[in-house]
Amino acid sequence: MWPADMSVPKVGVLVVNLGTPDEPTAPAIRRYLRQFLSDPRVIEIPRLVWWPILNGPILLSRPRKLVERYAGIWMEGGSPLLVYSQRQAFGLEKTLRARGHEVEVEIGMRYGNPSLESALQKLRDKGCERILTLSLYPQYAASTTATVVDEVCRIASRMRNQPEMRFIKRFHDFEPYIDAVASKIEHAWSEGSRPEKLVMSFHGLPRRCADLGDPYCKDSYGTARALAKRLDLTDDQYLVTFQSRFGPAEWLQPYTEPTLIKLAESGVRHVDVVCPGFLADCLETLEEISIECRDAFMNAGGQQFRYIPCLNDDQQWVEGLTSLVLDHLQGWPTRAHGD
Ligand SMILES: C=CC1=C(C)c2cc3[nH]c(cc4nc(cc5[nH]c(cc1n2)c(C)c5CCC(=O)O)C(CCC(=O)O)=C4C)c(C)c3C=C
Ligand SMILES: [Fe+2]
Ligand SMILES: [Fe+2]
Repeated sequence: MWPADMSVPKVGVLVVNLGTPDEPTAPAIRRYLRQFLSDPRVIEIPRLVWWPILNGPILLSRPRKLVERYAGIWMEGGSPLLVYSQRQAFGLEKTLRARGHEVEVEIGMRYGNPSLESALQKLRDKGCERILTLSLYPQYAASTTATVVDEVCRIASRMRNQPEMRFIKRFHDFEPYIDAVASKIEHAWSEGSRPEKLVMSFHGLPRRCADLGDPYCKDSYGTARALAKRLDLTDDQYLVTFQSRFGPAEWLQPYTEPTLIKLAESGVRHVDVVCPGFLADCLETLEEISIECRDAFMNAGGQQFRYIPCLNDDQQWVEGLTSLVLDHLQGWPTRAHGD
């Protein structure tokens, strides 16, 4: 306990997500991709080999191809990934305060804006002496979670007066997270019929990362099993797949789109697809799954394809996020002095 005459160090929560372009234009997408794909945690091949590939074929052609796809999902407040991440951070701060915890919350993006540096600076300017970093990735991967830890520590390495820092590593089987995703699925089922198969599609990762010990694949299966248990699904009622393969190397299998095509070809008429690893809808869900994979499934003979949205600004999830943060703030008092 803090003696009554001592002020309690102020606590801040840095909520982090991947990042997204500032606008759906080729120059903005190029800027974002350059920063993202220059991260050695994301592309683990020697810089000398990667640099000409990135600055040649990838940055010359990919941004232009993505303009239309981003434009098609753009929201009034910006890219869905940013809009929903902001709403989660705002909801978290509001709920923490409603539960009596004096905590500052800021959102930062690992790539693009608002930058992690600006978000950390805002927390420091508000007087936060203790900072908990929460990356919005339930499953741990070096290319997502670890690179946030690296970057936050790199920023702190330039501070004379550093805050005390904590990081949440993963929450792939945290009950309120599983419950919130399950409720979303049950809500879809309450509005229509149950599918023949529930496809749980996670973002992919190069196979080599898993072979080298990245726990992401195990975490994803852990989430899927917890969801199946919570929804009372038998093994033949659901499937785990991996999407968004990038480059020629082998990624985690089975791949989402080819699996959906095979399902349709083998006579499965109705599937539901949910992406539990994404907490906010984004290009990879609204475009790749909800448009491209839907087309692939229907063209292969499928009859009903339902995409179940991400948690986004779901109130049950905001409450879950608040419990997750409070679990990790233990030992850091947060109540306003005199409460
Ligand atoms: C080798 C490259 C990539 C790895 C490894 C990777 C891992 C990874 N990514 C996410 C979450 C998201 N990725 C998103 C977009 C995206 N991902 C890659 C490449 C890798 N991802 C690229 C090149 C892109 C940009 C789009 C494209 O060019 O295809 C997004 C959406 C961003 C948005 O603006 O909407 C998310 C979210 C995870 C969770 C992950 C590791 C598990
Ligand atoms: Fe705030
Ligand atoms: Fe990705």
